[in-house]
Amino acid sequence: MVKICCIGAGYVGGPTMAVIALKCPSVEVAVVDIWDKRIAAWNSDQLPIYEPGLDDVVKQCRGKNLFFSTDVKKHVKEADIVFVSVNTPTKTTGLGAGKAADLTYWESAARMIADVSESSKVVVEKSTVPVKTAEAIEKILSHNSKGIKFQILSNPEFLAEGTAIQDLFNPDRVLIGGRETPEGQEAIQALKDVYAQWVSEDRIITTNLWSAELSKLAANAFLAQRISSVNAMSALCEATGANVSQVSHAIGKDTRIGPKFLNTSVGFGGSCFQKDILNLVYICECNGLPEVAEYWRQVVKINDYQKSRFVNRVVASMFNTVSTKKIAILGFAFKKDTGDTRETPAIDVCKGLLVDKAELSIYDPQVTQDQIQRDLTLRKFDWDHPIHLQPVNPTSCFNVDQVKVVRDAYEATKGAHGICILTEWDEFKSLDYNKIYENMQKPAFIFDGRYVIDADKLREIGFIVFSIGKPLDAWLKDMPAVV
Ligand SMILES: NC(=O)C1=CN([C@@H]2O[C@H](COP(=O)(O)OP(=O)(O)OC[C@H]3O[C@@H](n4cnc5c(N)ncnc54)[C@H](O)[C@@H]3O)[C@@H](O)[C@H]2O)C=CC1
Ligand SMILES: O=C(O)[C@H]1O[C@H](OP(=O)(O)OP(=O)(O)OC[C@H]2O[C@@H](n3ccc(=O)[nH]c3=O)[C@H](O)[C@@H]2O)[C@H](O)[C@@H](O)[C@@H]1O
Repeated sequence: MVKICCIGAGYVGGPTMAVIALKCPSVEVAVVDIWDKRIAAWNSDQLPIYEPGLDDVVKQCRGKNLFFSTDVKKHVKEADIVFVSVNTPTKTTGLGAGKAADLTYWESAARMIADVSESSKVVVEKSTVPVKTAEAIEKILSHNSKGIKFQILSNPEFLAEGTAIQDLFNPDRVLIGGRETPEGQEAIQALKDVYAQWVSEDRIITTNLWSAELSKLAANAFLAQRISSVNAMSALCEATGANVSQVSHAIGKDTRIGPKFLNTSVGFGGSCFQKDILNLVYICECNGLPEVAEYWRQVVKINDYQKSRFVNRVVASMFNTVSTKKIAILGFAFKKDTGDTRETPAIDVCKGLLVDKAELSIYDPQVTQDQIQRDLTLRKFDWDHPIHLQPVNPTSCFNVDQVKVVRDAYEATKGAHGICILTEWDEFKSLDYNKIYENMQKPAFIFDGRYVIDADKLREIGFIVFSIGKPLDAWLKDMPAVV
């Protein structure tokens, strides 16, 4: 029986391994982590991450050929294939701070593999890493004194949160990069055999190591670039009276452009787009390519611009101040169908409003009060360190009394001057906006950062509506977009 061990039981390690276990009953899969509470949650009825369909997959295999454990060394030692799916956040200090990937967790995992292994293994980079990381990992692994041979593969993950199970069941492609030696090709074949249990051959792409590593960074950069492009257009639409949805629809009909990833928003979030682009920028700079670095940096700059543009709209519309005004924040996760808040645009929008002394009443169906409070006090880039490794930041940009986390949208909006919709949860589409309007201060404002509401209907009710990239209300027309 082939034994697989995955180091890192997070958003990628957990779902990916659960699906491998489900699709390959003859493979034994152990997912290991140093974070004991997370492993305990994987072994309970309350899984540590919210992902549609995940419970079902885990229930079918856990205890049969899928195991979650904190005994990292034992499972690594026994495995034939070791996936490494630890976090690779942006460095917060030292060389490359604010851009380069922090490979501390990866390096410590590699050293541990070298220390405990007693037999040859295939080591798979599942985490997103800078191009050429495999070279460094090879050096660490080959410095064991036991003569054990390791083959490194790059097998980046392309799942998106909220649709992870669907993406894993039916991936657009599986990418495997390896050394172009007979041993490297043998390792590629061993991993191919695993995926081939449910993914058709034509969707399994094999490349050299560096192409696979770079393709992952490139894919995220291209996806994020589309969002920044459409968000840049949204600003121009507001200035000219064009409607960004109509523009997206019109350009997306061109088969060379395609319709996906053209939804304008308050900004992209998530643990990876910004991190991976900044990492790409750093790699370009290190390779003496400042123009290329600047090109990609602009994608992040537009994203920051979109978030601050949104905050400025809110403040400018509400008579240039939100001081002591109650603002309801509907949605805090970085997208619907996940409880993940890493790099969610809600953090920057909330911080912007708090600096202007707003009083926030926040509701998200999947994010806990603890998580929201922690996110609003964290320093930038510390968000991607697992909670048990997060540094504590004693200074905060707001007073705790300014933020309340509540249990539903009606409570959040009661007595509020304005509403900001920051995540596109389906339930926000079917709220009773007549009731909400009655219970708000007047004039009642709504700022839709996600195209959740029917703006015309809400205007009929009496709301002053701002919907990103859409023709502006008469009220908003003369307000400056950026204060
Ligand atoms: N979140 C996502 O949707 C996607 C993430 N990725 C990439 O996958 C990697 C992992 O991402 P996530 O799963 O979101 O991270 P995560 O933070 O949810 O999980 C990483 C886990 O690794 C554990 N860990 C760290 N060092 C360890 C060690 N030495 N031994 C054992 N466990 C250790 C941490 O405790 C944590 O539970 C990152 O490189 C990310 O860029 C790639 C595609 C999608
Ligand atoms: O490397 C990763 O971590 C993953 O990053 C993204 O997945 P994810 O961040 O989970 O979710 P997306 O659906 O890509 O959304 C990212 C952000 O962009 C925003 N978005 C997305 C699409 C769009 O048209 N407009 C838009 O603003 C979303 O609301 C969200 O805030 C990629 O889609 C995955 O392929 C990749 O594996």
